Amino acid sequence: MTLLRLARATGTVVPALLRGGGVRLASSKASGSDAALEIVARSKSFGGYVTRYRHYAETLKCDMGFAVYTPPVCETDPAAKCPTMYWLSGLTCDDTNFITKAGAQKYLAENNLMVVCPDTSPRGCNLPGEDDAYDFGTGAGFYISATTEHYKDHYHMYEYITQELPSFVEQHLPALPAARSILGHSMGGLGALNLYLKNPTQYKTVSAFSPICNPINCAWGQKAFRGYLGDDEATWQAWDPCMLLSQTDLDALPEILISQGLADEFLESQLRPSSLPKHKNIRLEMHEGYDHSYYFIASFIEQHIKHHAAALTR
Ligand SMILES: N[C@@H](CCC(=O)N[C@@H](CSC=O)C(=O)NCC(=O)O)C(=O)O
Repeated sequence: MTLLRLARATGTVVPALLRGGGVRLASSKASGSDAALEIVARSKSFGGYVTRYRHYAETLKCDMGFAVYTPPVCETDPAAKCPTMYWLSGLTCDDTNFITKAGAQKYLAENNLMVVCPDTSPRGCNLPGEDDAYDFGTGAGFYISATTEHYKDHYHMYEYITQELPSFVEQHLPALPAARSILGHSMGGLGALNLYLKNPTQYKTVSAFSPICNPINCAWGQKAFRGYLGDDEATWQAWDPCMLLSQTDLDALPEILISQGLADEFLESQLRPSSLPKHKNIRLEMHEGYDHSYYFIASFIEQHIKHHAAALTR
């Protein structure tokens, strides 16, 4: 039994223990944003806590894990609430890749920022074809809202990330409600750009590492969109950052930071940053020698966190 469940079951809630990981135990109701929040694992890091949580996601109709870093201020000041970055990972990832590989905790601690790292797809739904490939189904939710027969009941990562998860986080964890930003890698970079461009008032800023920039014109995107949205390619355009940017007043955009490695094995075949519009507010930085891995992300995460901190604490 987890600490939180144990505390609830026995009625022995110890505020100092619950503060570790930033949990604000609000309720034991069983539905919506009041649903149970289970602590799976927790470790101290740079004075704050990395915590893995598990909850039931109404929008996805399954249990989901997510990882959070809460900075030291959440330990020293029980009333503290922090701005929150939402990190979206790429194909084959779950909620653990960023928090274990990116080396972000030091910079999050220095900037008093939380990060929330959701999983990349619904899990364990046993849908046809869901586990057949690394680039579709489990681990490959593409942060969209599926409409096809097999996937429409569960694959709603768009609603989960933009609505259910932040409501849940802001109810249970020390997250400042009107201070969210979003970033991600590869499929998650695509998700971050799409979610920001579709909800520009919900996020203070956006950035991406090696995003899939033009999914309607690459194999990863076409496969996912056909499976989740169907054969009508016109419906795919609503989930393509290049198409969304073509309908956006670029002069009114805050600066979007995009980092891309020049030795990335997927650069031309899948990512295609050259398809992005050229504009001063789309800051595309190409880095010699870096590949598609988390070694690249770890090398530039400080810059991205400073980009987010500037917008979130303005
Ligand atoms: N065939 C490869 C592809 C998987 C891969 O490279 N995944 C990337 C994201 S790719 C775009 O969304 C990733 O982040 N992997 C996890 C990691 O920790 O590096 C394969 O299956 O390896």
